[in-house]
Amino acid sequence: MRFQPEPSHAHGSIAKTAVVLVNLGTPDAPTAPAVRRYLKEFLSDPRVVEIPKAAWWFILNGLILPLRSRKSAEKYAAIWSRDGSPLKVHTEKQAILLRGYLGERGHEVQVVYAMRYGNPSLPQVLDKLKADGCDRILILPAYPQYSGTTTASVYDEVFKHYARVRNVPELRLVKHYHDQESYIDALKKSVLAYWDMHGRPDKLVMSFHGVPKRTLTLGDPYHCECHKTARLLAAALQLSPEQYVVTFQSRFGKAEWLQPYTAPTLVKLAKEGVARVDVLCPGFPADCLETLEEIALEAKRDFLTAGGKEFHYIPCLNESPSWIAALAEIAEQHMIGWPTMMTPLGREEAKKDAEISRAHAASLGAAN
Ligand SMILES: C=CC1=C(C)c2cc3[nH]c(cc4nc(cc5[nH]c(cc1n2)c(C)c5CCC(=O)O)C(CCC(=O)O)=C4C)c(C)c3C=C
Ligand SMILES: [Fe+2]
Ligand SMILES: [Fe+2]
Repeated sequence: MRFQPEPSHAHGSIAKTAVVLVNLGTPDAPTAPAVRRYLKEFLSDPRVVEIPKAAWWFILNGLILPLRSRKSAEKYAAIWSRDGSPLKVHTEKQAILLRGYLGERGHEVQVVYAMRYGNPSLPQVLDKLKADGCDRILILPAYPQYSGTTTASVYDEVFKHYARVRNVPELRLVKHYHDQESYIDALKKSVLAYWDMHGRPDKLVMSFHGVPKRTLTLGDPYHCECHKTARLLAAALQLSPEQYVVTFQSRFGKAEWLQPYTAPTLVKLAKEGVARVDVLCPGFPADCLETLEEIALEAKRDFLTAGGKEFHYIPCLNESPSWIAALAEIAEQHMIGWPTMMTPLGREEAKKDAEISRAHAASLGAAN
């Protein structure tokens, strides 16, 4: 059958609204087979690797997966928490807290999370929302800066899913929020709170995930959006251009990616006599392999080995209250016109729910 079977239409049923927080995804376990499954799905996405399909199939299956899965699994093992992958733990907590926060503001909405690769998958989550009677869906990618490699890939998966559905819900998609005041403010608060506790660095390094340089030449706005986030944050922190630098991390393969690269920049700073650097990753709303391993462990080692004296990693926004408030603001702006407001009685219940949400998020334990 071309289209999935529909539940029989219930006359007079009230349509529900859902917000789906979508993050990249992560392996189910820090083992070579689980990492291989995850990498295969991730790196087979033509949005992520733009190499002709047949040639890439041989490189991926013959070289990358056999070589990278075990190495990557070791890295995941170094950052894995009692409750699982940090990326998943933080994303789940963010969704729980966002639901409580929106409820306190009077919105009757479901908030769930999904992963673009791995579990819980977008198709699974969208099917469940349909079964629950959600007929208005807001897709909120956990990528503040738009990139064809990430945000557009989430859109692809959503469209692919609904291409098999007869009764498609009303759909809205968030594109980006790299310059949203509340997001910049959440970053600013997290940096200032860190500096209040640990003092200030000689240089603040703002490290974003890299993408191939070619995507910039071909019109992807990602590079410009990262620089805009950095410029707005620097202004909010009253930093002069000499006090911070924007870098790009996680280069993959041999082609040129966006420059300057994070690790070589840190080595250069150490050699120039910069004693203390603080590294912040503003493009990652949740701590993950790329921040906890690549930056907080590997980049730290590189900086100290090159003669640097003090390296500080400033954690991602994770569950910080101002970040949850920013997410709620972004969701509210995109739900305008949808009838989500509760009755006064519903509001009282929502306040109790928000308390339960906070207790639930706390009970999920430390992410790392
Ligand atoms: C191969 C090309 C890749 C592109 C392009 C890319 C873009 C990109 N990625 C993120 C966010 C994350 N990436 C993460 C891990 C990760 N990324 C790549 C490759 C590309 N990313 C790989 C192969 C991996 C897996 C780890 C490894 O083997 O090195 C993660 C962390 C996931 C986790 O489980 O913790 C995030 C988050 C962005 C934002 C982005 C483009 C803007
Ligand atoms: Fe990545
Ligand atoms: Fe640019």
